[in-house]
Amino acid sequence: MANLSTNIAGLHLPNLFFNASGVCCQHEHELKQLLESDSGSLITKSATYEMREGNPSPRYVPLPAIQSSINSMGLPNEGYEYYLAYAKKYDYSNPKPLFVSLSGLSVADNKKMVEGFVAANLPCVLEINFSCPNVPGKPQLGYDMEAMESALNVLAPIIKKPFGIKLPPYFDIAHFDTAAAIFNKFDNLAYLTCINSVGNGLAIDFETETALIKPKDGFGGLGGLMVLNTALANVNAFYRRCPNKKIIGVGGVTSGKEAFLHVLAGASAVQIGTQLKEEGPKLFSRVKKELEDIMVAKGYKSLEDFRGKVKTL
Ligand SMILES: O=C1NC(=O)NC(C(=O)O)N1
Repeated sequence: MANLSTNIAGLHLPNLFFNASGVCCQHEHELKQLLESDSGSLITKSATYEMREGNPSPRYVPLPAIQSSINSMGLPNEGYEYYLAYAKKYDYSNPKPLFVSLSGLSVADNKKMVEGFVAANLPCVLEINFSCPNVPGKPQLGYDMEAMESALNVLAPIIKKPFGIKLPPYFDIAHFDTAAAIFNKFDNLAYLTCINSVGNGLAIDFETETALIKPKDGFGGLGGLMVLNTALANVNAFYRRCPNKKIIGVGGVTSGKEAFLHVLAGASAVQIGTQLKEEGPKLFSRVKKELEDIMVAKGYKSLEDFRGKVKTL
């Protein structure tokens, strides 16, 4: 039998799969669906200090022909106090650890939200989102190395406990090097979640000659199978450069096969976004079985047997 369990930020996950922040996690009833699913954990929708409606619709459109999607949600969420209240009443005897995503519109907002969670002293794990590409006029912090380091200098000492950050995709070896050097300065930065959507793509309908989503002239984050190979590269780049941190892989996972590749690249856990949005939480039972079958066929008993062991030529 294959063992799919894993550990992130000092917490045990019964299996490595959970939702990508943003999908099936804005409201309590959605989080309940995740709790009742075969996921190994769950993460809340990225919270801002105040509640947000987000961008005008259409703001999420699947691209079924390539098992992908484009979105410009614009951080719609219930406001951080909603998720703090949820985290306060969460049953931590549940085998699924709770992750909470925070995406402040400023370092000051992130600081206030982090202070709120630290004051509550809860067992949930904080994931700071440095990479939302869809708030008009707000550049992704993850693409400003100095600002990212400065934000970590403020937040890491306040959080004290192990925490994670959600990163945008990088596309240049020098950027992997610079970013990893920054992350390695923060001992309690326990894990990196790679990748957020590939920012500011443009999907156009051939017949109507019109952009598919309304916000930002149709520019939105790309997700799903089309970003798999960029996601694998980011997982492996930081796996190689940050030996004392775990990597959560996200991007392009539609089946056990892509999950296997993420672990081979170095992922300790795997989040699923687009495919979860399209298939619903029953997806977790399917991908778990698919990965178990792959591991049995290849003779692997646990994720440690092949994590990070991608071969090179
Ligand atoms: O970090 C995010 N990434 C996305 O692709 N979309 C959402 C959003 O727009 O809220 N946020």
